[in-house]
Amino acid sequence: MTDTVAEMSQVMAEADCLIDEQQVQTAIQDMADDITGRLKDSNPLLFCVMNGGLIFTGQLLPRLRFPVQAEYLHATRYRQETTGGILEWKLQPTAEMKGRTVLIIDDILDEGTTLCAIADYCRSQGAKEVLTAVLVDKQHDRKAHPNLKADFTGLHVEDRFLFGYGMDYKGYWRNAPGIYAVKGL
Ligand SMILES: O=P(O)(O)OC[C@H]1O[C@H](OP(=O)(O)OP(=O)(O)O)[C@H](O)[C@@H]1O
Ligand code: HPA
Repeated sequence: MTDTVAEMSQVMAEADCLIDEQQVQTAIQDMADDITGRLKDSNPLLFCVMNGGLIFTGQLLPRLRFPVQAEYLHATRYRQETTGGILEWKLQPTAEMKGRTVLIIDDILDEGTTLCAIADYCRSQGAKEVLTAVLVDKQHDRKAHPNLKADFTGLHVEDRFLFGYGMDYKGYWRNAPGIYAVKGL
């Protein structure tokens, strides 16, 4: 356990800070303004994608200026790894979404497999419209579909393994107050 803490302290000491806290806060405020403008009259149902979406959702919601119904779901495919595998549903949403506008909120669109699967599920449950919001879009050409984009994106970040603002490295540093890249990854 102590070894792990030492390793994780070293990871932070050697990491590159790509986006600082102030820049992230500005991006979240801009997204909140966009989402409010687009969805304030739609009575959307919001889903936080656990675990990574927790911090972003927690900071976004108080900035939305309309009555919000918020729920959560949990789908995961990276676990303790730096490459994604098969998507595992840990908690499928139970809220009734038939005929609703749904907004899925997550920390990162990397390859996009996770968001596509969640959006497909919501459509299969009768959602009228499924929109997505991500704090970070990682820039590379490995997306699940060419030109895959979220409907609302905060920041475009280079193709490194990231942590902070909900994103973890081996389960740690979701709490890092900025967007960091692991040394060498
Ligand atoms: O676009 P993709 O390549 O599918 O990757 C993005 C997903 O990966 C991370 O979740 P992860 O599987 O690590 O689960 P966790 O949030 O519970 O750690 C992240 O929070 C996104 O949900
Ligand atoms: O770069 C990443 N960091 C943390 N979690 C992730 N899930 C997908 N990509 C990433």
